[in-house]
Amino acid sequence: MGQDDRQELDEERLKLVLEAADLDLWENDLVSGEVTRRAARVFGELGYSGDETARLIDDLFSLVHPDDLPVLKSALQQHMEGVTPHYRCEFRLRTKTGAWVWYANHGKIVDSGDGVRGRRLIGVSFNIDERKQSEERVRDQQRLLAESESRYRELLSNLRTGIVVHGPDTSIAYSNARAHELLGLSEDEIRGKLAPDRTWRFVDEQGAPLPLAHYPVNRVLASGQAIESQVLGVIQRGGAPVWLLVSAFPEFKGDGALKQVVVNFDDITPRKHAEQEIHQLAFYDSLTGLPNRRMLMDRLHEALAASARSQRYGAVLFIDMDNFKAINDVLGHSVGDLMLVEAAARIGHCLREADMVARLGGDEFVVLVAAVQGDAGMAAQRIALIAEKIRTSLSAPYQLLGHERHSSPSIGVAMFLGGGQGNADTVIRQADMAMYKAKDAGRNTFRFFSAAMQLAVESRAALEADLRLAIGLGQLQLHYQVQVDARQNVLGAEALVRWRHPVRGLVSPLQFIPIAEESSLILEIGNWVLDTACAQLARWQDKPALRHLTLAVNVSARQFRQADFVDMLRAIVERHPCDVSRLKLELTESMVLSDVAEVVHKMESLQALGLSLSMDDFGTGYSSLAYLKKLPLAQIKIDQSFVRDITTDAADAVMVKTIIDLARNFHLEVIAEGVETVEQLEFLRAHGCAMYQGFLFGKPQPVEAFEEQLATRGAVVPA
Ligand SMILES: Nc1nc2c(ncn2[C@@H]2O[C@H](COP(=O)(O)O[C@H]3[C@@H](O)[C@H](n4cnc5c(=O)[nH]c(N)nc54)O[C@@H]3COP(=O)(O)O)[C@@H](O)[C@H]2O)c(=O)[nH]1
Repeated sequence: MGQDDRQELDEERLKLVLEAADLDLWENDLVSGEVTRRAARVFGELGYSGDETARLIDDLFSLVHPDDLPVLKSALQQHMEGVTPHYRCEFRLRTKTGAWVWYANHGKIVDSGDGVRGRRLIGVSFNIDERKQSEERVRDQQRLLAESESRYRELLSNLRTGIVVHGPDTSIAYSNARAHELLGLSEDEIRGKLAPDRTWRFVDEQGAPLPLAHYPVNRVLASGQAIESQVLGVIQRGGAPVWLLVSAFPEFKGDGALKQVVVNFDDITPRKHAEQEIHQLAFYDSLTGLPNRRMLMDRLHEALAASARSQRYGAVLFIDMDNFKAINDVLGHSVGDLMLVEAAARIGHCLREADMVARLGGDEFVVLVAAVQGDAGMAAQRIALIAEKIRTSLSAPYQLLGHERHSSPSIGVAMFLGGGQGNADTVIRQADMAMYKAKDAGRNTFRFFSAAMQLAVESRAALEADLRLAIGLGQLQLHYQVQVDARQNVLGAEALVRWRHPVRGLVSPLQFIPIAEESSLILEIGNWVLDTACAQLARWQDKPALRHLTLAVNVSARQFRQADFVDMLRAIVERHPCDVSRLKLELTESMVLSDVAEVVHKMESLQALGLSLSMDDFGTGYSSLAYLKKLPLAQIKIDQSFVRDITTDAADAVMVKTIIDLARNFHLEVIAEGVETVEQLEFLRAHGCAMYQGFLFGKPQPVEAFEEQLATRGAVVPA
């Protein structure tokens, strides 16, 4: 085989190899710059004809994508300069239709056959478009993945929910920004930590440390189940708990093994605080912070049940501060409040942790002593010691706003052993009654409840039940007691209610008015009295001999405090057209000592109806001249307790004279009640009191008897 034949064979072999490998061979003469072998296949793939290839071959760079051209030139240059052993480059070429197709060139400078070193650049081109496109697709997917991950992370870090992801060993693999905020720790302090090593601690809803086994992640690990809505508090660096509502769920791998536990939690601190506030308001007294009646009753029910089980005695101590009303009225409510706060603290210091003290309102406290050891006698002795301790403590002087104040308690004690339904109320009632016994015994002491007291309570309850029916059954009636002037001319009467009970007989208002005042019955009774009195005035209006009579009517504090009292009275006087100026309402001092401005406004509204106002029982309350000046009164009534001993007790005499002078100076009428003797009358007349009421002139009597008395009466003593 000749040289040419061998060359042809070599060429044929090379072609086969190139075709099999999808390669296109090219060759450039670097000296002449001539393309000595074209990559004809590449041009064919790009869609150029042979002629077009011939034209383009001298300007190959014009086919290269402008972005790839610098890369290509640099690769060439580096190889030419011997920096790289091979020339390798990837670039895009423009097809005839203007599209771009990726190619790779691998080449090398070789010596020419004629011995000129570095004369030729030989290389292959091959289509890498498919690879490039798949790389592009991968890159796109990676970019999309990265974008979605960053969006996801951003979402997690902006979430208002804290998220912590634990590995199966409880180590923390991920936590978002909100989790760091709520746990009060940085990411570094959290990441990788196992449950027992953590610097933060959880507490349960009651604020007690949460056992490790109850941590959400541990509960999920133990059960393999999700947990929902666990409320717990996290203590941030020893501060107040941040309250969290926590849910946690496990995630499993394809083979069923646990992959991770995701714990998420929301801050419910504001809700928890609101709940605590509601709880505080519902179960605690706002002034002293002590438990209130509701909480006391809950605890008392529990104590009764516990006592039934253990057969141990317990006790309720009902404490009422003596003369507290006077302190409040005279020194003001702020001083009264300070005293109550101080009293609450003192009682607390006298008790064991297991006992409790509650404030029922006003100056009433109740102590619950549970599970006292010993038999009845011994338990009573122990409870007596507690009562005495409290009494001594509350009787010590109080330093209030820089002044020393004094008070003392009256304490009623009711013991219990076990208890059925409704017993809590009974025990409290018994202690309350015993407290009244302590008051009756001179105050600043304590008394135990006894069976006799129980009887009294029951009969009082029966009386109240009967009283409820009294109006409907027409058992109430008004009696009239005459009021006269210095010449014993009849000026009018005071209307006084009577209860004629079919079995009990005539029940004194001294007996039933206080009961009515404690319940709301006084409102119904008071309205009935006013209505009946005005009806009577209207009837006297029609009788010339009686139309001048005035009629005084007692108004109780509760009645007067009704918001619609004035409207109600207006309706009554409209229902019974009468000369309203003949109607006189008797108020008491206690009614006018608080909220003076409001009281004055109400009194003026009543006056505007045309009636007049009298201050009953004057001198027995905490009268203040300042108040007296402000009140729109027409009259003051000297209490019968001063009149009784007016001729024998110098102090009472001075008191009565002072009241008469006071009335004169304030241009008020003054009437003395309880005048029973001529001596009393003489004294009053001599000192300028010109109006009287008392048995000396007539007892309260039914209207018929009263009218008859008026028709027949003469002066009791010469005028
Ligand atoms: N809210 C209302 N209270 C009322 C009403 N009716 C009566 N009452 C109050 O009940 C208390 C007892 O009243 P009563 O038993 O009727 O006693 C009155 C008189 O009978 C009594 N009095 C009058 N003169 C004398 C006397 O010379 N000696 C003497 N021992 N007692 C006498 O005084 C009572 C009148 O008191 P007062 O009202 O303060 O003028 C009593 O507090 C009544 O107020 C009612 O309808 N509503």
